[in-house]
Amino acid sequence: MRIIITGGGTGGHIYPALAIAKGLQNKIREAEILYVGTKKGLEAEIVPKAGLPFQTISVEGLSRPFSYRTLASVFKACKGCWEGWHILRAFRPHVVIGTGGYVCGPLVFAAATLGIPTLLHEQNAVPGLTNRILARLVDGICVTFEDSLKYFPAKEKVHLTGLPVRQEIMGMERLTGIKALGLSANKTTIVVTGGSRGARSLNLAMSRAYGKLLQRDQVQFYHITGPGGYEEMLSFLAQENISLDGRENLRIVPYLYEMEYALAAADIIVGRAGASFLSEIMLRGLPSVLVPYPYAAANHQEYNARSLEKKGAAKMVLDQELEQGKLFTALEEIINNVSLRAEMAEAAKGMGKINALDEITQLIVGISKPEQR
Ligand SMILES: CC(=O)N[C@H]1[C@@H](OP(=O)(O)OP(=O)(O)OC[C@H]2O[C@@H](n3ccc(=O)[nH]c3=O)[C@H](O)[C@@H]2O)O[C@H](CO)[C@@H](O)[C@@H]1O
Repeated sequence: MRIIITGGGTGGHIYPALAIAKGLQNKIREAEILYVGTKKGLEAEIVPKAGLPFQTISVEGLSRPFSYRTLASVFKACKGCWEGWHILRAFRPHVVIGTGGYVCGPLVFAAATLGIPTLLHEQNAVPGLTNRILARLVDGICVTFEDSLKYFPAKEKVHLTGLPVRQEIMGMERLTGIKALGLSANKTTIVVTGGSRGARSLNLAMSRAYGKLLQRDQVQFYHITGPGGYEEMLSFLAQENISLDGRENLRIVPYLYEMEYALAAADIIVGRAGASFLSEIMLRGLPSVLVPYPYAAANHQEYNARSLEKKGAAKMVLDQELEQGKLFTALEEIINNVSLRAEMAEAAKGMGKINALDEITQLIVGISKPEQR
């Protein structure tokens, strides 16, 4: 069975796609998978590393308000459809799966017009524009949050599956992660991450909090700055007179490809509220302080974070509250109060949807055209 998977731009669209790819490879022995993305998206780095064949089409977001750049992006989308059509003709997939991001638009559109079965996965509580438009054409839509059901009127093709998480994240032992990252097994480990692109305001707020936090003997931090924020983080720390030389309780890295190590090692998370990441910390049962990205489309990260906060799985601090030191206060409370931490961990675990991948792969097999397999 030949399958095209497309989705990209940021890790939040790519990692669910990779989880689905792995799930299909495990379920269907003769599965032949091609990943289609863009040259500029993070997928161009991540997907080849994951060992999947990768091809690209040209596409970018529609620039708004309307200007000559909007016309240029419409032209690019048409070119993307044309390139997508060529890939579809050459690969002849039995099914095309889109996990969001601009790249999905032309490819899923071209597949649907050629009569190839198509399925979308929506990660966020408030769906993105591309998926809302494509929803009319596709054969199935899988959603992560119950809240997003209302945005898709064709109820018969919408399925509340949850978000598929990479297998390696689910099963790893804490000690394996601790050893791989060179951390101490006896300390409370706090992993800080601003999502696949990093978060400047979170880096800045943490650099200001580290002065006090690092005085504690029993905690250690593994801080992922995001690829573009690493150098700046070093200068933030220098401004606070925090040196990394010989320091074992604070590790700063730009990006971690093997996120499973950090999630296994972590006792507490400080992060943004991207849907993929939240699904990962729920499945691992990790208490967290979440700082939603305030400019995400339709403010969806705040809705994502609130859903965990409501259940007692996370504490939420708004980006505009960072200046007031609220992040430090929330984190201190979780570090100090071990029973609160355990309750939060339990609540997070209760929210994880462990069968998401299974349900999605079953749906994919169901909609693919059996006579063509
Ligand atoms: C700014 C913005 O609009 N972000 C969106 C984007 O977030 P983003 O791409 O940041 O996605 P998430 O925060 O949901 O997930 C990040 C993913 O990258 C992985 N990771 C991260 C850092 C690292 O060093 N290594 C690594 O592997 C995480 O394990 C996770 O799988 O897509 C998500 C899913 O559609 C949305 O919910 C987010 O709102």
